[in-house]
Amino acid sequence: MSTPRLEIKNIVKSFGGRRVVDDLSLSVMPGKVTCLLGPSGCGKSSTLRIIAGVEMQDSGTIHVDGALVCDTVFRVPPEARSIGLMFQDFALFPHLSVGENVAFGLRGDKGARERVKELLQKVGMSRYIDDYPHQLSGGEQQRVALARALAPRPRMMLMDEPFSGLDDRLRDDIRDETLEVLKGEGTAVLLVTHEPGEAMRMADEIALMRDGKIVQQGAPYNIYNTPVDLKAAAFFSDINVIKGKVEGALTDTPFGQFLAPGVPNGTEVDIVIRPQHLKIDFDRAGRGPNPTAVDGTPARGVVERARFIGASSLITFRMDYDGSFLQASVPSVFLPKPGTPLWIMIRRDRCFVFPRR
Ligand SMILES: Nc1ncnc2c1ncn2[C@@H]1O[C@H](COP(=O)(O)OP(=O)(O)OP(=O)(O)O)[C@@H](O)[C@H]1O
Repeated sequence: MSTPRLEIKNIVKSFGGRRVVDDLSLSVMPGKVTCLLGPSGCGKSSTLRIIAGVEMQDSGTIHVDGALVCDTVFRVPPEARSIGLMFQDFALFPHLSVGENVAFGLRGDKGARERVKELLQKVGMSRYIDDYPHQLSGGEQQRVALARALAPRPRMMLMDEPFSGLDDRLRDDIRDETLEVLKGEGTAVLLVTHEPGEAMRMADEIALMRDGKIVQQGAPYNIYNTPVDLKAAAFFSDINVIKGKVEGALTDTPFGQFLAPGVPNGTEVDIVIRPQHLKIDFDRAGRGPNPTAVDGTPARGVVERARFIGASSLITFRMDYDGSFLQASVPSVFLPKPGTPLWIMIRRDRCFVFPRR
C-alpha cells in the first residue's frame, strides 16, 4: 500500500462552541481526485482551509507524503506546504499578463519560461500569453488560474467550488478539461463541491459529508448504488419512499414482501427506490402483470401528470393503496394521459431498505 499524498486524522474544529468539523479523517492517494461532497454549511470549506493552513484545527493531524505538516503544536506555514489552491473567487493579478500570472509562483526558477509555455498549451491558452485578465472571458480566466496553480508542481491541489461562477455548458467543458490537465500532471486533488453531478463527473473517490462528519466514502458508482442511509440516497437524486414494518426479517407492503435481514421485529423501515428504477406496466382490464421474485407484486396507480424533460420523461402516480404519490422516470418520450391506470413494480435489486430514523 503506497503512502497517501494527504492524510488527515481526527480533525476537530469548533466555532462558537459548535463543532463544524467533527472528528474527520480522510486520505487522498497520489494522482487521484477525491471530492468532498455535502450540503451547504456541512463544513467542507472549513476542512479545506485547515488543510491549506489558513485555519487552525482544534485537534487532529495532517500529513503530506507521510510527513507531519500540522498538529496542535507543530505547523508548517501555508506557503511551505506545496499545496496549490483554486477557490471560487480565484483572482488573477490584473496588472500582470497571462504569462506573468502563470509565472508568478515560479519566482524566476530555471526553466520557468518553458513551464509557463507548457502549461498554457495544456490549458489551451498559449495565444493569450501577452493578454491581460480583463481581456479574457470567465472560462479563459479559469484556465489561466488552473495553469497558475499548477505551475510550481504542487504536491496536491485543493479546489473549493472552482467552477461555480461559470454558466452550465461552459462549466461541463471546463470540468472535463481541468480533469484532463490534472490527470496529465498526476496531481492529487481534493475538490469541494455541493453538487453531486460535479462530484460524479470529477471524482475517483467521493467522501460524502454531513454535519462535519464523513458519512460514506467510495467510488462514485458505489456511493450512488449502495447509499449508507436515506439521506445519502436522496442527496444524489429524487427518491420514492415506501413505508413498512419488519416481522421475521420481512416487510409486507402493497408491492409484496421485502427482505430486511438482521432488522429486529417491529422496526419501521423505509424502502427507497430511485424514479428510474420503478417498473411500469399496462393495465389489463383491472389486472396488472403477474408477481415475480425479482420485481415483487404490482400495485396500481393513476397518472397524475407526465412531463417530458429532455432525455427522459417524468411521470407522477397517485397510488390506489393510500393515495400517496410515486415518481417514475423513463428514458425518452412516454407521456400517458392524466387518469390513466398503470401498474408499478419495485425492482428488488435496485431498492434499499433502511430502518427509519
Ligand atoms: N470563521 C468562522 N467563524 C464562525 N463560523 C464559521 C467560520 N467559518 C465557518 N463557519 C461556520 O461553519 C459552518 C460550516 O462552514 P463551511 O464554510 O465549512 O461549510 P461548507 O460545507 O463549505 O458550506 P458552503 O458550501 O456553504 O461554503 C457554517 O455554519 C459556517 O457559518
